[in-house]
Amino acid sequence: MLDCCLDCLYIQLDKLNHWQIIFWLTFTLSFSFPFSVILNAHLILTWCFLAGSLIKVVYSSSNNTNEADDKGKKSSNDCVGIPNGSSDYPVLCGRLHFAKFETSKINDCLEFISSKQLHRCGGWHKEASPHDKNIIKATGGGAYKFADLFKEKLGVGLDKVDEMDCLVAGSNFLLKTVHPEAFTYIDGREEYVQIDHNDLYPYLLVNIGSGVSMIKVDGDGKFDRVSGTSVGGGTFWGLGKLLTKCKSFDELLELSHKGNNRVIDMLVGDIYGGGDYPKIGLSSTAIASSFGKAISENKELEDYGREDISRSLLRMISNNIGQISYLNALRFGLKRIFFGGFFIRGHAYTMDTISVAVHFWSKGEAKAMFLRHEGFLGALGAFTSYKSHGLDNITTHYSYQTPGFCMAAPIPVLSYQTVNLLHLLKLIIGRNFENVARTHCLQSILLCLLGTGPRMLEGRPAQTNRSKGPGRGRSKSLRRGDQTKAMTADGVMGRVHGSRRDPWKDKILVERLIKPSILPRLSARRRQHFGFGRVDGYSDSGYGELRGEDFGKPLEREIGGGVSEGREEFVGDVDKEGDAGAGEGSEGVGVGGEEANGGDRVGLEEGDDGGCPREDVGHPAVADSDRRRGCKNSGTIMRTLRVQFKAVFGLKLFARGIKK
Ligand SMILES: Nc1ncnc2c1ncn2[C@@H]1O[C@H](COP(=O)(O)OP(=O)(O)OP(=O)(O)O)[C@@H](O)[C@H]1O
Ligand SMILES: CC(C)(CO)[C@@H](O)C(=O)NCCC(=O)O
Repeated sequence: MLDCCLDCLYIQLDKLNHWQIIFWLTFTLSFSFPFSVILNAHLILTWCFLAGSLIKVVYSSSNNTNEADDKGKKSSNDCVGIPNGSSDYPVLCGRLHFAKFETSKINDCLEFISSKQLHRCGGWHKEASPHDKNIIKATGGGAYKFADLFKEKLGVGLDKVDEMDCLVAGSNFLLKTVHPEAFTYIDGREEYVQIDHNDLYPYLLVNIGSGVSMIKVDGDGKFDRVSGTSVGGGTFWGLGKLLTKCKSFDELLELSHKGNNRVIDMLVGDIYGGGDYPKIGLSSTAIASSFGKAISENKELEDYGREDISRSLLRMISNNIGQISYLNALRFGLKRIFFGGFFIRGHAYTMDTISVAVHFWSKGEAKAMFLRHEGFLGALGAFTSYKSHGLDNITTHYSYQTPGFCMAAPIPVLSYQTVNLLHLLKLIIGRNFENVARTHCLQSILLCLLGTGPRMLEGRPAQTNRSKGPGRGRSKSLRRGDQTKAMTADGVMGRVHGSRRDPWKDKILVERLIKPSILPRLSARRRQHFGFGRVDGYSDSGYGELRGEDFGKPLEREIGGGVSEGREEFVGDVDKEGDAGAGEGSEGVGVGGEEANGGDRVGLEEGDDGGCPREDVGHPAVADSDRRRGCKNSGTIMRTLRVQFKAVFGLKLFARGIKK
């Protein structure tokens, strides 16, 4: 309930003056501990995805918070109360919550489920058998591995659902019911993709977990796992751990931001005396062999920077997956490739590398598309296995009949939001900002404030730079139009001038197989903020939430509010002035970005980073890849905040104690 209120306030934010905003923030601070709300919520269903590295838990709750006692201890029957066949399906009244745990912390997961009594709500349906009331739907290897443990600790059985079935069902569910769910990542920008339900199939689903599954999806329950590769997320994490001694996946990912892959990767130029190999279309900066430099250099592991190792590894694996995926799409003439799995983590460099690989090998005919709820496909898929309980039509209902729903503020983000709002409040009232800026997740303030950006950011000029969205930071990434970049050192694929590989073969393949079918389906530029929904479950805390508005909210409605062409427009460049368009006369907001209207599109140059932010080439510290873990550059955050405030509220922020 409370969250609903917050959402209402949130939507109205643009109408508030700054005192009202402070009040709102205070209000938020005082009351928004969503977890307690959730604890009180009317818990309905629980699904688990118990797999190799991570355990994903998805559960729903209604907003009827007063119906449950403090500890959420409602009986199974009470958990539902929604008649079968009604359009008021339970989830429609509530939210889906997402949580993830490292498999090694299975006990935390059990504790979590137990503390929320989620295991008591398995059989939500009134007529559910006692057996059903004592089960949790589970999929993945862990459904087998941990079955006894769940029985012993929670007294529930795990009702095993096939992993591939679940991945496909989860993906179909998201693509059909959550808008916006799929997006492309091009030139450092995300663009949502409008999914035409009548033209969804077939598509290739690439789930990058520990290993990678490639599934040709032809319809609901109709699919074929056409390929896979063992070189996946587990490889990155496992090998990276050995090579860098990183203690966590996030640390490894973080390291990659600062690395330079060409320190270790052998480039074409390294082989060809600094020159290109034009006959096969490879520039000198193309990667000839990932990690190849280590062969010839008289160096030990310790002599290489951990950052560089991480970077090369991430690039190698992402590029490889992108390439194999495309080849499989080509194999079956599939026009759409969706990428999911927790390896991606919405990470800019990863997405950029995959995108460029797909783009390069398809000669620009295909685009990689990513799913916002990337890591929860399996868990969500298990959800659909409840259809015998009357959820058969849930997608229909989700799709178009949920006007009252609001985009979820995911649990952790709200938690972060709370924390951040506190900082923001301090900021507004002029306390020391330095600590604020250092705060881990400060960046999510921007996400919070701009999550419903289109509604809040009215009347900003259409012309200006294109944004990467709040908190997405900027990155000078490969330009799609520049075929030449694929294979380039740190550009995934090289700067190739002229033809490359076997042009004849390519032509046949592309024209016969791909062209008729592969096409970017961006019917409109649907630049959207990821807002709350995006960050859920991806944040370090591993929790998230999805509410009804995510389901089937017409894009137009989201886009409305005066943001031209449905995308955020950004002005300025945080790098240049430090004011990021917040200067006099500027009304845009932003965290940077290259010039729109044709602007300076910096191509890949020698020594340039074709991909995402790299400090050694002078990219801003607010990197896309940092966006979910906050950002370390307090100055940039401050500048960004200033811009945001100026644009959104017409306020000028003055912060004391900033160290530049
Ligand atoms: N916090 C994290 N801890 C461990 N791995 C993480 C984390 N965040 C992201 N990852 C990446 O996600 C991968 C696991 O992804 P995901 O959870 O989707 O697959 P999985 O279900 O464990 O694997 P599989 O599908 O092969 O069974 C890891 O191998 C790692 O690369
Ligand atoms: C084995 C699974 C399906 C378990 O999730 C996954 O890790 C995977 O798809 N691995 C790749 C295996 C292969 O196709 O070579």
